[in-house]
Amino acid sequence: MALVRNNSSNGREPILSPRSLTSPWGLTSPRPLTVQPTQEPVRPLANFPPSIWADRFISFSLDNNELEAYANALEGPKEAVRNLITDTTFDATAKLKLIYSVHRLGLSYLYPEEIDTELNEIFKKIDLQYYEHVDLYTISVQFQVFRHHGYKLSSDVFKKFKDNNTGTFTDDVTKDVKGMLSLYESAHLRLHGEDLLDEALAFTEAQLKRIVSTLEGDLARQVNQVLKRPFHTGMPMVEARLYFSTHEEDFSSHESVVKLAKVHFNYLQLQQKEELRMVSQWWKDMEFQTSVPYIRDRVPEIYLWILGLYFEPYYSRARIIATKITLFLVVLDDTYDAYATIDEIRSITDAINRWEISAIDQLPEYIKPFYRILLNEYDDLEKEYSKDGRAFSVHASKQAFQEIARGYLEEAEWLHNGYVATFPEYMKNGLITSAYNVISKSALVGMGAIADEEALAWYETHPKILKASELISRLQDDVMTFQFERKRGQSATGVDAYIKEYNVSEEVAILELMKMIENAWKDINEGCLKPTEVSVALLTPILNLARMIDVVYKFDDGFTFPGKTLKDYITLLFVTPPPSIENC
Ligand SMILES: CC(C)=CCC/C(C)=C/CC/C(C)=C/COP(=O)(O)OP(=O)(O)O
Ligand SMILES: [Mg+2]
Ligand SMILES: [Mg+2]
Ligand SMILES: [Mg+2]
Repeated sequence: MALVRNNSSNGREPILSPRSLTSPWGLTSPRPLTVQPTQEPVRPLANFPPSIWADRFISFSLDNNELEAYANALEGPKEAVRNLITDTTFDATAKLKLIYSVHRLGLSYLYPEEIDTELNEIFKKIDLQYYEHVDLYTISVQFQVFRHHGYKLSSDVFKKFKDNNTGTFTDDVTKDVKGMLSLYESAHLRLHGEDLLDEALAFTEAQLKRIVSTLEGDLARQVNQVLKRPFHTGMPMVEARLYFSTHEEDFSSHESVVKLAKVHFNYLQLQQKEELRMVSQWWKDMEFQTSVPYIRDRVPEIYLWILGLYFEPYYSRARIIATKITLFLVVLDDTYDAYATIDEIRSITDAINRWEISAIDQLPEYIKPFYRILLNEYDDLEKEYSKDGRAFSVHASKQAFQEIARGYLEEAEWLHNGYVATFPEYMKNGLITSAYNVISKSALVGMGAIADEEALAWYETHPKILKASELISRLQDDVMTFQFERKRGQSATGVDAYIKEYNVSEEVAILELMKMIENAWKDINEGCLKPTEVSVALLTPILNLARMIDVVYKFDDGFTFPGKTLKDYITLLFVTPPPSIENC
C-alpha cells in the first residue's frame, strides 16, 4: 500500500518530492529521506527554519540568594504603593491616574482588593456631567482604567469630541496628540454597538499615522509604540517594560512606584530565566531534535507564549506545565502538517485516543519517543495532582489533547480527499485546532485552588469568551499562514473555506475574516466586564491568549519565522538587563 498522501486531487500544487523540495529560504531538505527513495513515502516536508536560539538559555544558572534578595527588596515598595493606592487624600483624578500606571506596569495583581475597593467607590459617584469639563487625555485614561478592571464607563464620555454638524471629530482633537493617543488606546476596549469607538479607532489611527514623523522625544516613541501595538492587544510583560521606558512622566512623581517596578522587573526576569532554562533542558533531554527534527524547534517562543498568559510569580509551576503541553502541540501539529502520511496520521490519532503504552507498537518509529514522553508526562502530572485532589484538571487537559488530535486528523482527511470544507464545518473544527481549548485547560492544571472543578465546569460550557479567543487564534493564524500552507499543499484554512462558501475573492475573504476577529475582540471585552461569569484570575489567561495571537501574527507568521517580533520580545525579557535598581 502506498504510504503517500493524495495531494493531486485538491486542486493545489502537488507536494514535491523531498529530493526536489527547496525551501523559500534556500535550504534543501535536511532529512535523509533520499536514501531509499523508492520505499520511503513522499512527505510534506516544510523545511522550517531552525531555532534562532540553539542552547543559549540552558547555560543560565540561578543564584537563589539573588532571587531572595529581590523578593525581600520588593516588600518595602510594595507596601508603600499599597499606601498610595488607599491614600484618602488623593482626589479621584490623581487616584485613577495612579491605578492606571500601576496596571500598565504589570503590578495591579499585587493589589486586587485595594484597587477594586477604590474603583468601586469612585465609579459609584461618577456623574457623566463631570466629564463635560474634562480634557480628552484625562477622560481616556479614566475610561481605560475603569474598563481594564471591568467597570463599564459609558463611551458617551467621548461624545463631546464629535462635531454634531460634520459628524466627525473636532479640530481640537486633531491638535491634541496625547489625547488622540489615549483615545486610540481606549477604542480597543470597545463593545458591540459602540460605533463611536469604532469611528474613534479609525480616526485616531489615521491621524496618528499622519503626524508621527513630525513628533520628537517620548511622544514620538509613544505614538510609534501604540501604532505598532496598543496596550490592550499586547503581551502584558512586554507592555510593562515598554511603558516603563516611554511613559516615565506618568508615574515618576511616585518614587515607590518607580522602585517597585524596577525591583519587580528584576525579580521576574530571574525567575523566568530559570523557568526557560528548565523547559529548555527538558526539551534537550527528551531529544526531540533527534526524533522529530522536521518540527519547528521553538522552545523560547512557546515559553514566551505561555508567559503571555500569566506572568505572576506564583504561576511558575503552571507555566512549566503549560509550556511542555504546548510544545507537545507543536510536535503534533507539525507531524500532521509537515511530515506524516495519512495512514500514519490515522494511526497516531488512534494511539492518542487509546492513550495506553501498548498502543506504541502501532506507531511509526519516529513518533514512538514522542508518544512515550507524552504519556509519561501526563502520568507524572496525574500523580502530582492526585495528591491534592486536582487530577480532574489533568484529565481535562488530556481529553482536550485527544480532541485536538482528532481535529488535526479531520483536516488531514479533508486534504487527503481534496475536499475544501464549508465555512461552518471549517469553523467547527477550526475552533478545536486553534489549540486554545487545550492550552487554556492545560493552563489550569498548575494554577492551584482557584482553578477548581467549578472553574473547569465553566470551561466545559465552552463560554463565549473562550470561543472568541479560539476564533481569533484560528482566523488570525489562517490569514497569516494560509499562503505558506497552501503553497505546501494544505488547503484546510479558513481563507479557502470562506472563498468556497461565499464565492468571493481572496482579498474579500481576508477582510471578512478580519471583521470576524474584530467582533470576537468585542466579545472578549464584554466578557471581562462586571459582573463576570468567573473570577478575573480565570478570565485573564483567555484574554491574554487572544493578545498573544496578535503579538505573534499581526504582521506576519511570527511563529514559523520568529526572527522579528518574537526575537525582540525574547531578547527584551530574557536577555536585556532590566532597569537597574541601584540608586533607588
Ligand atoms: C493555530 C494556532 C495559532 C495556535 C496557537 C497555539 C499554539 C502555540 C499551538 C501550537 C501549534 C502551533 C504553533 C500552531 C501554529 O502554527 P500553524 O499555522 O502551523 O497552525 P495550523 O497548522 O493549525 O494552521
Ligand atoms: Mg501547522
Ligand atoms: Mg495544523
Ligand atoms: Mg496555520
